[in-house]
Amino acid sequence: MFKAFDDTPRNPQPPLQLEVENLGWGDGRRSILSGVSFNLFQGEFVGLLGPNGVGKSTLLRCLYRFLEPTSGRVLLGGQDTRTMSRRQFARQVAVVTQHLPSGFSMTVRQFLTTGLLAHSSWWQRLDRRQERMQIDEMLERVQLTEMADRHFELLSGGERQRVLIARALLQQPRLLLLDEPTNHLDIRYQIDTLKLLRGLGVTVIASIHDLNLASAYCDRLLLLHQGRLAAFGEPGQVMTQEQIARIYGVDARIDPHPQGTHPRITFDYHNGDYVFA
Ligand SMILES: Nc1ncnc2c1ncn2[C@@H]1O[C@H](COP(=O)(O)OP(=O)(O)OP(=O)(O)O)[C@@H](O)[C@H]1O
Repeated sequence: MFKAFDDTPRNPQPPLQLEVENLGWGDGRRSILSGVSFNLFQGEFVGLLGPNGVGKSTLLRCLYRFLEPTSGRVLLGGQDTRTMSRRQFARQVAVVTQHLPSGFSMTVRQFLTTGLLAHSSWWQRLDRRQERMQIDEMLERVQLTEMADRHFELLSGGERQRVLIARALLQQPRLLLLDEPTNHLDIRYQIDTLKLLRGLGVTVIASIHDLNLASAYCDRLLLLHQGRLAAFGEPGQVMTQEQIARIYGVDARIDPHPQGTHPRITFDYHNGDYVFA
């Protein structure tokens, strides 16, 4: 058929990966989350922000099916996640929670091997040499090569956190959910972790408390307030003086970071309770 003009999109957007529709959760007595809706594209790195107790972990738990939402639904690649089998879901979604597992008498390498099982099983494992190569590559990416033969439970909190992220990445998920992945990490590893998460090409949602780091590394930010989505957009749209004052109750000045266009937030320590002698 003759076409009068070329209607193929000039800048095709990546496909939608995650659709969250009117999500809510409550414990039967009170509502913790309500009416949360947003869509994410494939490969976006999204920061989940909000004050303590606002519902960030609860939202992530609903997304990784630890909690059953009391309303709404979650679509991954167009499919309602409730209709997926456990295995189908585990092949697509990897999670790093705040709780560091203990009691593993495994070396880091053995622990990472379990991350490869999402796409195989003990009786159907990859070629051992290939498996070793994948793990070596990942250890290098998270700068833990020298820890490969150390026992997981003897690592520091920060080292364990990096191993957990490495294990989640070895699962090769479509969606990676992380609850405060920069907790326990010093500033260098916080930066390295966020850089790593940004460059994965996987859709990532990570709850982060540091507003400056989130603004510097995330493509978009989800800001929760009182169990609802207060703002969703690029860091410059979400991190405004009014929003920070309203949601965190802290005065801040905002200007473009000298190394880029993302916002730099400078907190006003001399106001209200934040007075130093
Ligand atoms: N299983 C549960 N049953 C009842 N209440 C819960 C449950 N899990 C969390 N809550 C409550 O829901 C609210 C939100 O908790 P959540 O852990 O999601 O907050 P958060 O934003 O992740 O906080 P933080 O930044 O402190 O980690 C809190 O008041 C918490 O006490």
